Amino acid sequence: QFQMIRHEELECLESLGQGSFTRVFLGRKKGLRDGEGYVTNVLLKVLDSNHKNCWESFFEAASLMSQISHKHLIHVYGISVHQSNNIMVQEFVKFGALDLYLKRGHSVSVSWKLEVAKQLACALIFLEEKNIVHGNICAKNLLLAREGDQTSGNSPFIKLSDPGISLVMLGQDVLMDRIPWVAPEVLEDPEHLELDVDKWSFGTTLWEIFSGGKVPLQGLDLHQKLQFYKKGHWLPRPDWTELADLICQCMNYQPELRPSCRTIIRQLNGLITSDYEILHAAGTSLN
Ligand SMILES: Nc1cnc(-c2cc(N)nc3[nH]ccc23)cn1
Repeated sequence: QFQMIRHEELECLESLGQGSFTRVFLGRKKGLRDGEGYVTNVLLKVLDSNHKNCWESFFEAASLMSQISHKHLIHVYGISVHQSNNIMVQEFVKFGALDLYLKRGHSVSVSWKLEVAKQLACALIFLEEKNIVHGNICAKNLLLAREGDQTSGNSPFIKLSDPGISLVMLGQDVLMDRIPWVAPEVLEDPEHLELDVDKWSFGTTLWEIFSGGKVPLQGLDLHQKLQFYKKGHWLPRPDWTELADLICQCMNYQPELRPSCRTIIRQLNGLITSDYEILHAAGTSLN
């Protein structure tokens, strides 16, 4: 269910960061296309050697992404197993993770943010139609393939990364650390993941996109994060009421009350046309 890649075809370059039980590197993949040798930039996702017991889940994520293809989902070339290394080979997305991009203080417009949100919602509709739970929707897993800019006016383009090690395999501590991205019901029963868990995370990701890459609940320890859910708290509301309402609807503690993906897209389209966009745009050009 996925391509096996020989390690001779791969070259590992600098480290780019880490995920849950994985590290990511920039790499090169050699290949042949109609007799022509060529080299592609790739992202190498390496499973930590002390989490080898997760290799099935690691490759399950690779297999999942290999079997579905959508313009807003990351392309997985395949996997490479060599000596003690389990490596997932993914397309390299030029501008990297959205959370870091926003943290770096790129000033992006409201319509830029809404476009990114809409593209993520499209990816979720696609997964929902295939009854696939992603389980790890967050700004860190949104990769920016095209910056889009104010001058040429072309819009940004994002790709949703693979879910990584399944929530089921992660310890309770890792799950708690993923508050407020992980849906509350997952902490009760990580075995039964429903599509609704992705809607909750969509709400958190929407909050990230409109909060300039701020980390929600930063500085809270695991106990305090758990209390946040126990007390049914919500994230600080953005000052745009319609947006805040959409985030709260997605982050409904009752999974069945969260909006369908289609409703989410409709509400996002409503936000795009709402007068706030004009007012806010005026605001940004004034300050
Ligand atoms: N599938 C992926 C995933 N991450 C990247 C990436 C690109 C970049 N310029 N800086 C980075 N820093 C960390 C990750 C990353 C690329 N492709």
